[in-house]
Amino acid sequence: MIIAIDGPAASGKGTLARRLARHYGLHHLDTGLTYRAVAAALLARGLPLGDEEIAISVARNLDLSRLDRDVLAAHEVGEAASRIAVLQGLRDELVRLQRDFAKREPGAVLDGRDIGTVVCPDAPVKLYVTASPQVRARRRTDELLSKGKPADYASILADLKKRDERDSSRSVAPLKPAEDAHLLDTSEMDIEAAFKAAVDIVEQAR
Ligand SMILES: Nc1ncnc2c1ncn2[C@@H]1O[C@H](COP(=O)(O)OP(=O)(O)O)[C@@H](O)[C@H]1O
Ligand SMILES: Nc1ccn([C@@H]2O[C@H](COP(=O)(O)OP(=O)(O)O)[C@@H](O)[C@H]2O)c(=O)n1
Repeated sequence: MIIAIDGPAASGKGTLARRLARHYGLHHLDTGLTYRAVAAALLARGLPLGDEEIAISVARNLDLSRLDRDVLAAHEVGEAASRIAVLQGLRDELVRLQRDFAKREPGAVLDGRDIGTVVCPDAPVKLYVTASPQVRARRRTDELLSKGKPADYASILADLKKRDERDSSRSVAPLKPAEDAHLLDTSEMDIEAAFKAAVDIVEQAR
C-alpha cells in the first residue's frame, strides 16, 4: 500500500506520515528532506541556488538513509529548499529517487508537495493536510524553540505565507491537492485527533 500525503509547510503532514507508517508497518519518506538536503549542501559550500547542473550533481549523491530532520530543520534551509524546488531537472532527479523508495515492500508513506499529483499519482490513498497559516506558524515556532533553534513567530508567519505562495504558483509540480485527495484541516485538531481522522480516511479508502 502507498499513502500519499501533501500539504503546505508545517501543516503536520510529516507527523501524520510517521504515525501512519508506524501504524501500518510501512516505510516512510519525508520528501521535503530531499530538497532540504540538496539546499543545505549548496548553502554549506557557498554554491548558487539557481544553478541546475550543480543542484543535480548534489542530488545524485544523496543517501536517503542519512537524511536527518534535526540537522536540516533550520528555517533558512526550508526557504532555500523552496527556491531550488522550482528547478525541473533537479525535481526529475529527486522524483526518481522518491519513486524507487515508494516501490519498497510492503509499501510506503511519502509526504511532500507533489506526492499525489506527480510522484505517486496511482496511490490508493491520498491525503491533503492543511491548517491555517497562524496555526502552522505557531507550530513551527514552537518546534524550532523546543530544539533550541532561533524562531520569531511574526517572521515565520510571513515566510510561511511567502513559501506557500512560491510553492503553489510555480509552473513545475505546484502544491495543490490531487483531484482524488481527501482534505484534512487540522487547525482545530491536536496530533492524536488528526491521526485518528487520518486512519479513518485510510480505512475507508483502501
Ligand atoms: N495536529 C497537530 N496539533 C499540534 N501540533 C502539531 C499537529 N501536527 C503537527 N504538529 C506539530 O507541528 C510541527 C510541524 O509538524 P510537521 O509534521 O513537521 O509538519 P510538516 O511536515 O507539514 O512540515 C511539529 O512540531 C509537530 O509536532
Ligand atoms: N515533494 C516536495 C517536498 C518539498 N518540496 C519543497 O521543499 C520545501 C521544503 O519542504 P518541507 O516539506 O521540508 O517543508 P516543511 O513543510 O516541513 O516546512 C518546500 O517548501 C517545497 O518547496 C517540494 O517542492 N516537493
